[in-house]
Amino acid sequence: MEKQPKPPPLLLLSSQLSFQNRVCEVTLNSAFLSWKEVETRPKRTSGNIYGPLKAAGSHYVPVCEIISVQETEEDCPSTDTGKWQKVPQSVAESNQHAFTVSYVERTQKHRWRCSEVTLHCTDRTLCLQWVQAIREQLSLLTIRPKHLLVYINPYGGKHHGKRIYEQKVAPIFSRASISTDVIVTERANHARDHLKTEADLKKYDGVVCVGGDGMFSEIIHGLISRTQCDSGVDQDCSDEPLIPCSLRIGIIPAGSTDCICYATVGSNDPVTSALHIVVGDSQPMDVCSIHHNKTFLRYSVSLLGYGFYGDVLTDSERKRWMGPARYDISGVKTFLSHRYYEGTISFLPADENVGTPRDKLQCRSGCDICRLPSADKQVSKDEESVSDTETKGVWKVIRGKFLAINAACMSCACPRSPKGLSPSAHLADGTADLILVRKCSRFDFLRHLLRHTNKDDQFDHPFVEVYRVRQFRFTPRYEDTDSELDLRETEGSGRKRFFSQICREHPACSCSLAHSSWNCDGEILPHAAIQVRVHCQLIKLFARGIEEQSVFEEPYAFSAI
Ligand SMILES: CCCCCCCCCCCCC/C=C/[C@@H](O)[C@H](COP(=O)(O)O)NC(=O)CCCCCCCCCCCCCCC
Ligand SMILES: Nc1ncnc2c1ncn2[C@@H]1O[C@H](COP(=O)(O)OP(=O)(O)O)[C@@H](O)[C@H]1O
Ligand SMILES: [Ca+2]
Repeated sequence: MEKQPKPPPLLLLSSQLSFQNRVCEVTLNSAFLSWKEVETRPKRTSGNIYGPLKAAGSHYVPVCEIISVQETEEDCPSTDTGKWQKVPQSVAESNQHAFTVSYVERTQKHRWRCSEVTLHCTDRTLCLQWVQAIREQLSLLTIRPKHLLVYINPYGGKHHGKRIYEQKVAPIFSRASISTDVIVTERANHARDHLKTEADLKKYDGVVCVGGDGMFSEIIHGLISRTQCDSGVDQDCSDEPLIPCSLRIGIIPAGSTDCICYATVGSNDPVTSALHIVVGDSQPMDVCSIHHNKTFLRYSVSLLGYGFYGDVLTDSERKRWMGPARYDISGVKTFLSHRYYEGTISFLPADENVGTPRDKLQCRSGCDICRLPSADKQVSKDEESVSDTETKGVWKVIRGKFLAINAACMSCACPRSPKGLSPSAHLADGTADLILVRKCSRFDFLRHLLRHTNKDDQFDHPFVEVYRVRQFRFTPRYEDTDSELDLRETEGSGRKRFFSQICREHPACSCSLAHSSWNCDGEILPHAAIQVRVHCQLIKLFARGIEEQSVFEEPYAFSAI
């Protein structure tokens, strides 16, 4: 369908108001609120007392980035005490009638701030007319949430979740007239279980998660399971398309890695996240489902990692008390142990039109690749096409010894690695990037790891392969047909058991243990043999993807006009 050209914005109100004791021409149309200084007095310049009349800078705020408008209570001297006090607008001096508009301002590194402008009017009627006109425009923004369900993990990251929410986020929600029901979790899986069975979801326009990637994982498990349950979809059936969740999820970062927030917003700043929620942003996201035989295990949206990241996580769980630093300590320890694992990976490559993990086309706000109608997107609309699309692709099989097998549904950018595990992975294209790091020397592995922190290409090593996939399977070499859990308990044959024991006692030795574990968004999976499938755009976040640099470097593209 051809796009119709947008009609020009409709002029709604225009007056001369004062801003910081200067007269401004203030205009509201259906797209922007703008104010521009009107030079009333001639400027004194050396040599010529009547300098040229100059219009100072104009400011434009898109209506969709206005947070709120309020009639302002001016500070006036109190008649009896001589002290300054707040007085209601009705008793203030006639030239003290004012209203304050709060709006989004972009600062460095994709961060947003709440900025304010107070505009003074000559009379109250005009002031109220302005407040009403702006409020009317805001009420047309129906994508904005009005009532939210908030879950806070008080023990995530540095245990600051509750404080972050109360001090930085709640005031923004209340300014934007968003009401909330807040639940501070009392145990792991509290939020998941509440969402799955108890929460009255019809009451809300979205769910907010205050915590890290693990807490977000709880929220999506609750929401996805609830949605499937309500629609009669069996999660154990790995071929069945899943039903997308209708409620959007907001993440207030208060965890250890916060990569889901960082990769969808561009920063791990709670105020920025709160403002993306207020303006009602929407970012669809892919979700991987993970099965072991015919049993559903978990969903993953960020890192699904076997070998290195699995071992880092297993070790770090014992060091939770250290907070986020646990990952660095366990990272060094795991790096030194230099363990590799044998197994077989088979995968279904993605269609070529979604690009490749090495094409340097990063997923950004409004990403063209994520908007393509992919094969997987059609699957969710038309169940019959499932077998069609899946038999069309040819599965590829790779056997070997691996230091790490990582699947990233999105870039996994985070403060430790600002470009992420797979810098060109897309948030919502229905694919994951599968990264295989084969057995190599410690030095080479270190070079590979270091490239996650600089501009060099971490895939440009002979021992690293990367594929864009829609599905994959992994089978560890020593797979027991009945249950590999039993195998783990008994550690297989006597010889293997003997060597495994030695390796555990001498972790610096570079050799193969039977199994590692899968790190699934920071949770350990109970099985090594898994089947994974990417579900395109199964969930939606209150985010818009990372904005292009030019948009956030200048406060707003029009502000310098
Ligand atoms: C030499 C420095 C190398 C730095 C390499 C950094 C690569 C980092 C990629 C991180 C991808 C993160 C993907 C996200 C996973 C999260 O879902 C998940 C859960 O998050 P949550 O706790 O907030 O709930 N987080 C994680 O699993 C944490 C993974 C963190 C891994 C850190 C690894 C550090 C490695 C340091 C090796 C140092 C070798 C030094 C040798 C002298
Ligand atoms: N009240 C609670 N007590 C203990 N654990 C909790 C609680 N609420 C959530 N959790 C669990 O804490 C784990 C880590 O949470 P997360 O917020 O991701 O922090 P971090 O990023 O530090 O790992 C998650 O697995 C989550 O299920
Ligand atoms: Ca993806």
